[in-house]
Amino acid sequence: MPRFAANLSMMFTEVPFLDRFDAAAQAGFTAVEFLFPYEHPVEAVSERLKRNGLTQALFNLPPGDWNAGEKGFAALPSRFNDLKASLETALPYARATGVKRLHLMAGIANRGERLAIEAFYKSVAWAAEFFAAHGIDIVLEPINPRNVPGYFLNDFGFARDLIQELRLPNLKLQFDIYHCQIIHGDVTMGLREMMPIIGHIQVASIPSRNEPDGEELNYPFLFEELDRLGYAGFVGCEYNPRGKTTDGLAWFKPYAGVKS
Ligand SMILES: O=C(O)[C@@H](O)C(=O)CO
Ligand SMILES: [Mg+2]
Repeated sequence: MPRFAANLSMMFTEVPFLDRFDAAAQAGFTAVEFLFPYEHPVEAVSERLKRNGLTQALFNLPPGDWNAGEKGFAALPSRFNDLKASLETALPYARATGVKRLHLMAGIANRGERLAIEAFYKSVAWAAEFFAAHGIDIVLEPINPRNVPGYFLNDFGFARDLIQELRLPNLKLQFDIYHCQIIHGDVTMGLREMMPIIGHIQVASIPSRNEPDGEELNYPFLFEELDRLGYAGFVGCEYNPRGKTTDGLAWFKPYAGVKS
């Protein structure tokens, strides 16, 4: 049975960020993920996790100025020093939360440009080697161009090839089923093919990005498929609830309380 992680950047937004840990635990989640913890003191984040007996499944490395439209800078040749600094910023949060995987964002850049590709390979290798020493995986997530126009990493095949080429044991794929369906379709075959390199999975309905309970994909089938494929990682619930978060958890009832 999949182990679900509540995404606290999108779920439980009825309450302030730190209170979402309590809300997720009360709803039966045993793990959480979120985009960025950096506005909050590291001690406060780890205290909420511990108080609620939650596992931190994932968070993202600093993306640069998110409100100004930055989405990371791993593929931006001129931002390598920022990339290196961002790893140091994330490290105390990683240590305090015990997280085992961090998402490195590529940034807005043209995948047709050689310099952007070279910068991405260099940044990915640097980040993976930096965190290998701490027993932490780096995960790369292809993102669909409708949600983030111009995002460098917008193709699952490109991400797979890079991961296989670099052959770094702690470099994995973040397979967001919502993005895969929008970019390529054929989600089940994608999961079967890429399972050996998948380090994290996320879900939402398509096209609304609401609860994973209908619309374009048959999630009960996909959740059983993850079991058939022996997936032992987390499934992040990265969706915008249609209404109150707890009102939309009928799909989650069979999985509530599954231990991390
Ligand atoms: O799918 C997404 O949007 C997220 O997983 C993310 O990390 C970047 O926004
Ligand atoms: Mg995602």
